[in-house]
Amino acid sequence: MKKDTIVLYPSPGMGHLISMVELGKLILTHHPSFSIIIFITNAPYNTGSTAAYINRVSQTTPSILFHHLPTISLPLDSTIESPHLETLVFKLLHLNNPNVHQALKTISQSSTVKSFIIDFFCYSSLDFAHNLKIPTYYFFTASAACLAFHLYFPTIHKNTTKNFKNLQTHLGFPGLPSILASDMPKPMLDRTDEAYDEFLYFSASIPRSQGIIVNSFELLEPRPIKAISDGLCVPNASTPPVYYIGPLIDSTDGRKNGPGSNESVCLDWLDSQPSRTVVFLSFGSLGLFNAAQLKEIAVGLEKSGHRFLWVVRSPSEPKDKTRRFLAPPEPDLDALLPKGFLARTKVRGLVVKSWAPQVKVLSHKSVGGFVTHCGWNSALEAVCGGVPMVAWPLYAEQRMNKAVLVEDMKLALPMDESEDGFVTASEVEKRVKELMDDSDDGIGSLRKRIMVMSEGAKAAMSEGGSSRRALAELAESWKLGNQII
Ligand SMILES: O=c1ccn([C@@H]2O[C@H](COP(=O)(O)OP(=O)(O)O[C@H]3O[C@H](CO)[C@@H](O)[C@H](O)[C@H]3O)[C@@H](O)[C@H]2O)c(=O)[nH]1
Repeated sequence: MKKDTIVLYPSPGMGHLISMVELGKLILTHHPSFSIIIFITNAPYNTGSTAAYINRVSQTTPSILFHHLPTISLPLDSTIESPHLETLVFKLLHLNNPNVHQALKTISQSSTVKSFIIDFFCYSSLDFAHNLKIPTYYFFTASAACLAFHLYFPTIHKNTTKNFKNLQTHLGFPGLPSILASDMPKPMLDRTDEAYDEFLYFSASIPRSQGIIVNSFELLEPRPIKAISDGLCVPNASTPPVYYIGPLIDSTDGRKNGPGSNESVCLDWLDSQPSRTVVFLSFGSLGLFNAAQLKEIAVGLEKSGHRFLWVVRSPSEPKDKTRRFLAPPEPDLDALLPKGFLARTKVRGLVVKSWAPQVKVLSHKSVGGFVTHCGWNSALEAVCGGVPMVAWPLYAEQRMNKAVLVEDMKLALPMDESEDGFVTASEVEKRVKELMDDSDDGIGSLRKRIMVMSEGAKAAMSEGGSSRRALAELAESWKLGNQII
């Protein structure tokens, strides 16, 4: 008899890979009759240290099979017209289609592919998977709020002919706080950009999927979840079933998945700090600042007087267009940070180069606050660790996440920036002080709310919890052999 198999197809970036791998582990743990195959695409751009991560998972979870697709040639200057990494990602994944098609056909000869689960960047594989009669689901690595945004985006697109970057208005999306048009994901601000069309096609394709699996949980996002289930986000068609199965955060043991990883350096240092006194600053797998902004953060941190653990990367160097999507070199901290900063803050601060073991840091008892770029994995990791945040969005959908985290969920304080995006040292100092001050009215109530969410996350993932029930429902539909929509 053929083995029942679930094939997962992530986009190559770290922020999209980790939760997809966790989804595979979750399915195996609770429904071990399935086998799991994960397609891996080699990318010519910076994916945030995924190779070492994949090695680590292969060693610790051999039951998950990684299927490495043939390497595709994609010159980095092929997106010279569009400044966005997202354009390159879509291009790569379109070129991948023949390989993916072939791999699915080959796997189908020896297994029954019960479900093909794709990242949103892989939307162009939806149609040929349908033709192969394989039920195809989206795995949404971002929030339910972001899903509501994408489901409704084709409607917003139809209602205006203007470029969103020129609109000084707030836009109404069902289930979301009002979003300033210019706070939409950057590649979606300009209708003439290739990436705009790609996001529009993706958004329009979601209702054609068999279902949507979301890395979130009911208690965290009741408003967008209700708007989606009431059908408000897809006004003229039906919304496929949505399964909120999260929070899925990295559970790989003893991982060393970054350049140098810094695992024991960070954790040993945190062990020696008092409870909840350290503010952690980390900006996702790809976040970069320019040299002036790095210095300004350092000044603000020093003036705050608080203990800190800060992940610093080399500044972005946008001059050479073909290098802008590559990983930056290791930073030279002495040259980048203000003169004498490292020596002066040595007793209460730790600066690490490029990467920290973030999940472990956020679950460490010494960490009391998190300055984050608002990537969804980072937000979920903070929720699970019960760590309140300061929201400092940098790229992708992070400005929207900031609005949701600050205004709707009330789990984060805003980091205010000037019009050109620069954040002053005094703003950094003020927000770090606010975050680390434990009064009962301000940050105290924010801290209480995030502790409630942290407990809620555990409950959702435990026996009988909302996320476990959603996963069981999904697995049951695979076992019964669902009809292709
Ligand atoms: O020093 C570091 C930096 C990052 N991470 C991990 O890397 C992941 C980063 O994910 P995320 O916080 O979501 O940020 P991005 O890497 O920027 O993720 C992309 O994908 C997310 C999910 O779709 C989106 O929400 C983001 O906006 C998008 O940029 C997290 O698991 C972090 O724990 C580390 O372990 N150490």
